[in-house]
Amino acid sequence: MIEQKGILFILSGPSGVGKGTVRKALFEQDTHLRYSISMTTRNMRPGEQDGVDYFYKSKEEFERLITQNKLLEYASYVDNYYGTPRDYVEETLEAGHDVFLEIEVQGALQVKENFPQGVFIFLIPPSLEELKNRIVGRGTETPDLVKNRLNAARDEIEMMDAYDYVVVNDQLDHAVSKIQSIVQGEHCKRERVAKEYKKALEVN
Ligand SMILES: Nc1ncnc2c1ncn2[C@@H]1O[C@H](COP(=O)(O)OP(=O)(O)OP(=O)(O)O)[C@@H](O)[C@H]1O
Ligand SMILES: Nc1nc2c(ncn2[C@@H]2O[C@H](COP(=O)(O)O)[C@@H](O)[C@H]2O)c(=O)[nH]1
Repeated sequence: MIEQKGILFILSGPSGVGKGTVRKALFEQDTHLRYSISMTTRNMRPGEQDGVDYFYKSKEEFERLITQNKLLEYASYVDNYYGTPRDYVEETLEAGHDVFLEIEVQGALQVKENFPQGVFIFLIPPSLEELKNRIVGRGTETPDLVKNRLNAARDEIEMMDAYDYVVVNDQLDHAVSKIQSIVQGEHCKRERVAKEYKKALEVN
């Protein structure tokens, strides 16, 4: 288990449920969280920026990062690689900042092995029909890719028991305030506060 000074928050949920939308709204309210920008081999969507939405890599570059142990976790999801840069997360936590990951389920399970003290949040849609409406409505995937993502969604939703919290993304502002409450609540957990408090008492 890796000791951490900041808190690691992990948000997962099926493609199209609204993870990115919720995370962006959360970050507008909560400026102390640090977002870990992932790496991916998928093509950039219109409007996305390298270094903002993702670090876009070729398959060869990504596989080199895997062999160099530069990724905290990675997964192959619907024919592309996605992964979390290890150095950014470990250094940011070590500096005492909270880090927020937005990743799919296979990757979250890998993170749990090394960071069992992380806070794992699963976002679910109000219904599978609404999930389909959201992915189709976003207009970023071909019909075949929509189908593949919806197939993956069924397996992903079955994994929600591995998470500490489950939040329904029905109305956006409700989902955001629930996640905001989880973040704030984690800061008040006895073991975290006591650890910091005892450290301060030792110094004084
Ligand atoms: N609460 C909500 N109500 C209605 N629509 C929503 C809600 N949250 C998100 N959406 C819409 O659903 C679509 C998918 O959202 P978003 O891209 O944030 O999903 P995601 O989970 O990050 O997807 P992916 O995993 O594929 O990146 C977007 O068009 C977004 O505007
Ligand atoms: N295991 C990881 N999954 C990640 C990471 N970054 C994003 N994701 C997830 O991939 C799917 C597809 O994303 P999209 O941008 O192509 O729609 C989605 O569930 C993301 O949350 C990562 O670093 N590791």
